[in-house]
Amino acid sequence: MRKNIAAGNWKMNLTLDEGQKLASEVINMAKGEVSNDAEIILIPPFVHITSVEKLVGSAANVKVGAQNCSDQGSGAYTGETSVSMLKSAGVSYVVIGHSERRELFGEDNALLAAKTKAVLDGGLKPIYCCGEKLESREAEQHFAVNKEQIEEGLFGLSKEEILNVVIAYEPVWAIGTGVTASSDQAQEMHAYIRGLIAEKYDQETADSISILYGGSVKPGNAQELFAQPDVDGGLVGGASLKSRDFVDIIKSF
Ligand SMILES: O=C[C@H](O)COP(=O)(O)O
Repeated sequence: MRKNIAAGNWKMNLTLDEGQKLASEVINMAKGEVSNDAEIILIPPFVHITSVEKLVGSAANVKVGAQNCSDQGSGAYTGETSVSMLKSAGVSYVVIGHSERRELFGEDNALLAAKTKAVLDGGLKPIYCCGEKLESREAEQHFAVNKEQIEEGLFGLSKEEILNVVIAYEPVWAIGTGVTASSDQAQEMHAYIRGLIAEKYDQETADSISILYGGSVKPGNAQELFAQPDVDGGLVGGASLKSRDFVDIIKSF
């Protein structure tokens, strides 16, 4: 059955000292306070991964993620980071296709499909992001936009492969804006995405995949969002930079 997941995407924030302090606080607070079986994923910038991984150590329910990777295996790709490098540094998950990568760095569905495949081939798990912009929602194109991102990014995968994918629905209009999708809006889109997977693969496969919501998740709204039947957790940005807030979100399952 699918897992509940609270993933903290630090984006391009925090110095190494600040990142180590945050990771230690989250790990210690989670150890003492979290009684549910949610998987916690810390997703620092690349340069902090090794240090954070050392702090995580053997904490069974805490994993380390990366915010991006190359679709290439190795070679003359200055500035890029391969999946095998991430794996050797102790990374378990890789965020693929965050809207900031799509929008600011021009990553399209074809490249994201290649990155997703590279992550799976390397033995790690992709957290594949989808989500519509405000104008698409206002034009009632939000289902079509998410369908295209899911189909083009993921549907080249086999059933065995897609079972190792986590999906994150992040409406762009809710990211970093303080505006959260209502729990009904989140549930509606998550159920729709799960339905697409059931149609392409089968219901059992669809029911096994964790679908996270992202976009201004906070301690005050996490419980209602996570209570929705198709919302299996959150990909948290801003609130994951504060240990107290992030741990309170983890406790909301
Ligand atoms: O990856 C996380 C999402 O972009 C959400 O960010 P946010 O919680 O700051 O809105």
